[in-house]
Amino acid sequence: MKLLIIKIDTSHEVEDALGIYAMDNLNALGIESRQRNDFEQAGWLHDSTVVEMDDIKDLPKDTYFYAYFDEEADKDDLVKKFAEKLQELQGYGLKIGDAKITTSYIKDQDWNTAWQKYYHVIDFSRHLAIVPEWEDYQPAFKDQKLIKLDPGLAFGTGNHKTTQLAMMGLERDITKKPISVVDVGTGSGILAIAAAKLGATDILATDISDESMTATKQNAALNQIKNIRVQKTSLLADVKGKFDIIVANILAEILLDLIPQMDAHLNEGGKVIFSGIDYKQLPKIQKSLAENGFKIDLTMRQGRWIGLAITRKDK
Ligand SMILES: C[S@@+](CC[C@H](N)C(=O)[O-])C[C@H]1O[C@@H](n2cnc3c(N)ncnc32)[C@H](O)[C@@H]1O
Repeated sequence: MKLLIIKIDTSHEVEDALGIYAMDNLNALGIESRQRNDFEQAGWLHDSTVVEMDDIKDLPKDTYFYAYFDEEADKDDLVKKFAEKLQELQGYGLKIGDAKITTSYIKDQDWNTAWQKYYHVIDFSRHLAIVPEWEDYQPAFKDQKLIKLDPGLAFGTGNHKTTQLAMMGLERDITKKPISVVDVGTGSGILAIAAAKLGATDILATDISDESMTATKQNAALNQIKNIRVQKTSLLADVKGKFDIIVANILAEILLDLIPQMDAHLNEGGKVIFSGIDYKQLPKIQKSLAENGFKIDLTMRQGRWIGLAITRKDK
């Protein structure tokens, strides 16, 4: 199988928004970015080596954003949609750089290994580190838990700010055992696995994508976790049972559909963690939560992205 690559010469200010748009609206199979800043910092982050920027091939002025699609995807339509999205983001006052869009095709296999060089250990917190399957890592603390991960073609390497906000929420909210969790839109399974590592006892990971189901099963096995079940379904309408925690890192428009389904799937005293909300969408989410009997206990923010810790309103 071949893959269509759309490459955009752009600015880091729009990288996150392009990524979510590509995955959630255009059904991209994968995304990655190459930032000048990463190369400039590489030397002093690791061993103080001075990096000769002139020696680096294909160095972006600021950021190259790449999105990968099935070879059958409509190339011209995708280019048009990305161009429109860039204009929209510029309208919000964000820098979009040269905004030059180019396309090419590569073999699927090449891509699977090519992107691995940009993906490294994330020493996330006192409790968790995310470790790509092909890397070795010694925990920084004796009881730091490792999430071994090969995201494959699913979203969720741990690099994305929205994933990290949701993980912070899980660390905050998993405080007692036994605890059951449903991870809505699990992607690579990263949040389901984080929940298991933090002590959740019964976990359901759901997504609408086949790639996600495959990646989640593989990643659960890689981490020797047996208490994650998977279900291919949209949101919670067809999910059975109630949970102590609902976690969802999905775009705000989709969270708005999830909110009315939550009460029926949340145990007494249950908690909800949201991420993936662009700060401009927050008022809509706040309104819908309030209308559906929920309140926000904690608001977290990373750049444009908002994460929320939510409970039922007091009676
Ligand atoms: C931003 S990714 C999050 C992946 C992972 N949970 C993380 O935090 O890195 C959103 C995921 O939600 C899935 N998704 C989108 N719409 C959905 C829906 N209606 N029901 C369930 N999953 C959905 C996508 O396929 C994608 O895997």
